Amino acid sequence: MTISSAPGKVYLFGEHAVVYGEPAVPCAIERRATVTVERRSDDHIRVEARDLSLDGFTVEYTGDTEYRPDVDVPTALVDAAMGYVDAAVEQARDAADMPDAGFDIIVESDIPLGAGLGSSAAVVVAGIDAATRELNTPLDCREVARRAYNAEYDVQDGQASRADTFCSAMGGVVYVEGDECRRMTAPNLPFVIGFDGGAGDTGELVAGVRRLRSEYDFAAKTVGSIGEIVRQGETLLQNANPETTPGQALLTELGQFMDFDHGLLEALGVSSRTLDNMVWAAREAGAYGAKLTGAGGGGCIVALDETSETETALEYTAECHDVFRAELDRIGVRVEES
Ligand SMILES: Nc1ncnc2c1ncn2[C@@H]1O[C@H](COP(=O)(O)OP(=O)(O)O)[C@@H](O)[C@H]1O
Ligand SMILES: C[C@@](O)(CCOP(=O)(O)O)CC(=O)O
Ligand SMILES: [Mg+2]
Repeated sequence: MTISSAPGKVYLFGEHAVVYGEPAVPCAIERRATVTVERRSDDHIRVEARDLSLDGFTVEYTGDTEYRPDVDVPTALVDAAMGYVDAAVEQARDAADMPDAGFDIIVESDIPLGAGLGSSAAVVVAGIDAATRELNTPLDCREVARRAYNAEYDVQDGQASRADTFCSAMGGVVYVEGDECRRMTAPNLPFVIGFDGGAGDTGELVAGVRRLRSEYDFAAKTVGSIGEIVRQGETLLQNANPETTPGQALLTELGQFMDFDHGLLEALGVSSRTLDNMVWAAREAGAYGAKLTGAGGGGCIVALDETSETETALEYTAECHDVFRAELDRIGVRVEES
């Protein structure tokens, strides 16, 4: 049996634009998906997704035949749910050149689903790591990241960047621009997350931006401006001392860039009333900056504040269902047990 875990992430800046080759800076956070994989003697895959709904559910299937949920859940939910785990299994089988390997799989996660914190990437990264180890073909982090990207790319019909999967596999703060992916040295930033309890549909939101961008020059320029914010934000981070607590001047400028980025994302149609209300609650509480994170449509915002003011304000914001601090996770994917 092998257990691996991988972190979720927030985008400091650059979501959506990164899909079109602009840069992005995602940061891994200390919220993890944990995947337990045990080799079976047959070619079946049994998946227990404990956090997928209120009580989770279990499915068992062989190869490409239909799913057979043990409990009565809508097939569409099972399909949507299993896409990522399935793709991770395929990548592991391919890496080990064992196309018929069967597994018992348990997925557990404290990353809310579809909320912009990269739960899909964390599940895929941890799944590939655990399954390849179980097949005695351990991969290095970069190879796990590459294969996890392939998996997300397949499930999301070609609408995926390398940002989420690379960040989850490597941990820390990363810079992604097209195929260029690297870790950055960066100080620990005081992230506060507000969660509206909802989710957005990543595929639909990405498709909406794609349409706007191809139809209107000003939308294409908006995507380019997001890239410009990211380039300048990266320079700020590179010049900061990673060993010390970030100073007010750095936080003020980063916050200003986050606010600008949120405005452009809003213009591209991927924010929502609840996300905007949480962003404004954070700003009015004195956060350096606040923006949505991930695909948008609903889910989470990320704010910068080292005091407790933003957390308190969000606790009293009607649209906010949960608020928590997120520490930077510098580790990335790791084996918990093997
Ligand atoms: N705990 C989990 N168990 C099984 N599948 C999960 C789990 N968490 C996430 N997933 C998969 O990831 C999908 C959500 O990914 P996505 O829409 O990209 O949002 P995000 O990555 O922002 O959380 C879920 O529909 C499911 O397929
Ligand atoms: C919108 C996008 O830039 C980020 C999606 O992040 P999440 O799955 O919502 O956490 C898409 C991508 O980069 O693949
Ligand atoms: Mg995702």
